[in-house]
Amino acid sequence: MKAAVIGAGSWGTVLAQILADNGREVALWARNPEKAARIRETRCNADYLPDFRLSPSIQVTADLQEALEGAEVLVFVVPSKGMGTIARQAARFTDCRSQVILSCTKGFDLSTHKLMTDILEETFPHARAIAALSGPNLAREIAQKQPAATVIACRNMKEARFLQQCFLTPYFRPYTSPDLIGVELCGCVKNCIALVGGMLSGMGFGENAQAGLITRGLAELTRLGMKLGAHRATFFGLAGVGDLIATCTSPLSRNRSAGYALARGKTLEEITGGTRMVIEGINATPVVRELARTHQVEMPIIEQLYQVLFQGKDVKRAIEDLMKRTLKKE
Ligand SMILES: NC(=O)C1=CN([C@@H]2O[C@H](COP(=O)(O)OP(=O)(O)OC[C@H]3O[C@@H](n4cnc5c(N)ncnc54)[C@H](O)[C@@H]3O)[C@@H](O)[C@H]2O)C=CC1
Ligand SMILES: O=C(CO)COP(=O)(O)O
Repeated sequence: MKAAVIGAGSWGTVLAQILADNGREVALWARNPEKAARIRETRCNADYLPDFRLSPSIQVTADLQEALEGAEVLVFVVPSKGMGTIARQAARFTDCRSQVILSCTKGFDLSTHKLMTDILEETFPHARAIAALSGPNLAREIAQKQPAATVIACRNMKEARFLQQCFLTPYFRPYTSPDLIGVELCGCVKNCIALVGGMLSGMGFGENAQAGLITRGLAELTRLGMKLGAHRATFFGLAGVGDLIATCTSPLSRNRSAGYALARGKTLEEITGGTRMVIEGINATPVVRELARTHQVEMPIIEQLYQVLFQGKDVKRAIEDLMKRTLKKE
């Protein structure tokens, strides 16, 4: 079985290696031909993972048609803002009738605010199955083959189990779930909460503040998810609380680091301009806020985050405002 990994950032590169370690034939597609050639020759994606070597068996190409040729599993892992465009490009070469499509991206479509699997479902209406992978999966740790677990969600559980087998390695343990919406929503919203985690840390606050944020962030995420038809249990699993803990507390998280820098006085433009890496929580925040308003879900942390990111509110004041809210029972 061949898998095509579409997107050669940190996570795509590591996912390609996981599939290769599982014994699959793998093609890794990079948008930029020079970058693809460099990775192919050096077996190293120096921009993102300088200390990590890719197996010689992984085919690295900037030719999408070549990457997709003969692939049974298509793994989309481009930043959310590029998903629609790249998926439509891929659809020129295959209708995916006999293929399973997996999104490993954590974010919403910028223009429609839809989830990634909704975009993929629209682009590939005849696909064998559409699935999402999400969990506490910091790419750099997994690149070192440190143990990690994840969730693969698909409405068709037979296909979820098929993907579970494809990604299983001694260091990477996938669980299955039928809750596609819940698993994807967790991946989107935890990035926003992690921005706040970074802000708390940047303000010099300790573990009590962090634990309070993770717990109340989980409450907000769960409330929204329940309104959108997700399963409650998903939020208390790897994709929910698991990824909240990893992303809010790890200095490897780009979202957390961005929040930290904001609290230390950097502007959003300085932060995004200073990295080639994607910080998904920034674009996700207005979408989550809008979803909360549409579905009348109280999400005070998201509201304060929005005001800091897009209305120039001071981080210190935002935290004070959260602490002063009307008292209530847990
Ligand atoms: N890095 C990680 O630890 C994890 C990342 N993810 C998710 O995976 C997705 C991809 O993230 P990373 O691999 O970390 O990205 P990255 O920040 O390491 O690299 C981004 C890659 O996407 C390419 N790119 C940028 N804009 C693009 C566009 N419009 N169309 C196509 N390609 C574009 C860049 O050239 C680069 O190769 C994100 O949604 C992220 O949240 C999920 C789990 C773990
Ligand atoms: O999703 C991730 C870990 O599960 C990666 O988080 P960042 O995008 O914040 O680095």
